[in-house]
Amino acid sequence: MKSEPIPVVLVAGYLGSGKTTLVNHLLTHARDHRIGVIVNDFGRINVDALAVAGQVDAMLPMGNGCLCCAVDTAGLDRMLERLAEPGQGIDAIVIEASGLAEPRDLVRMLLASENPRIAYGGLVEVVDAVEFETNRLRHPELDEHLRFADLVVLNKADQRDDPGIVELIRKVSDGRPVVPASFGAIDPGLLFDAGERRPVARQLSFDDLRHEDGHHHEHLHDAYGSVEFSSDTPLHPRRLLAFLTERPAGLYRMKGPVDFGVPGHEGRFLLQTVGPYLRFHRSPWDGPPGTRLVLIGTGLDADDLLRRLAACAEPDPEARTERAILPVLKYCEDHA
Ligand SMILES: Nc1nc2c(ncn2[C@@H]2O[C@H](COP(=O)(O)OP(=O)(O)OP(=O)(O)O)[C@@H](O)[C@H]2O)c(=O)[nH]1
Repeated sequence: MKSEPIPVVLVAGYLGSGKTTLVNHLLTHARDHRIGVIVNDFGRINVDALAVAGQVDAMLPMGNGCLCCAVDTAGLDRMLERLAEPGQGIDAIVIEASGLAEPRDLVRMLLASENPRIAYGGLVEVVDAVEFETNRLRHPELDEHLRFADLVVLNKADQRDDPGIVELIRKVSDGRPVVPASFGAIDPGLLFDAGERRPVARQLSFDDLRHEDGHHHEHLHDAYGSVEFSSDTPLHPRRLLAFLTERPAGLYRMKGPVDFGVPGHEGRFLLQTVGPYLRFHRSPWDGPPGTRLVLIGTGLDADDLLRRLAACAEPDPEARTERAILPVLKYCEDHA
């Protein structure tokens, strides 16, 4: 039986910054630790939960809306309680927040927990090095998120090697430690090992954590909507690519498995778009094939998007050919 409370580490960061990638890295590299994960997806389809499910000792999905807006925290408390049961033998719990969550509210929820088996273990903010300035301009409140962090992971360093941005983030975050990383590959010891290297969660003051008096505290996700698209009929690769190339400016994030059903390419194509970024990650299906997409953005015309995606699933003999899928393969250069 463990006597030390189990640390609960929050992993937050704007849409597509690399939170799931980082959590997966932690799961595959923290071999001496049993980690329990709670994944909070914004959309109803739990794409992130699926992405970590294969790696983890215990995983609980929380779909459909940001956890930070839960009026009562009973759901979260129950999940923490389940993961912290001594029989589970869990050493650390990681909560992957949705890309639109308010870290302050999540920290407040954890600090309010009366479960003696857990303790707030700190906030890791994942930052997309490529999109940092653009996202900051669009959402100035992201600066404030960084100030709550115990550790800032400057992710996608493989795409941008610029010491200036480390300095900028240090400044914006009031001097929080910044660790550059590619594909979330940080040393798990930064979060889980006892001792000097672990950034002990800062003591946040009551002022830090209280809601602003007198007016509604604007949440990032107030402006955002999500649309879900499912199809059990394979999609036409070229039509989907045309849709993706012309996607509306407000559609910042798309993710989920796509089934093209092309002979020789029957595997799963996990679509990822983040701003202008577009990639497919290929892997075998771990269940029946089918397209399940979540679209997240501002000012989305759900009917129009769903109509255009449904048109990609309309039968067409040309769809199942090598020629049709070739343009998609150009976006499949997965990292090793
Ligand atoms: N080049 C590059 N791509 C990365 C890196 N980290 C993540 N990605 C890619 O960025 C995309 C989004 O990564 P995720 O880990 O799903 O991002 P997320 O923050 O969990 O996304 P949301 O939960 O939707 O907010 C995926 O295609 C990743 O493979 C990185 O360091 N470098």
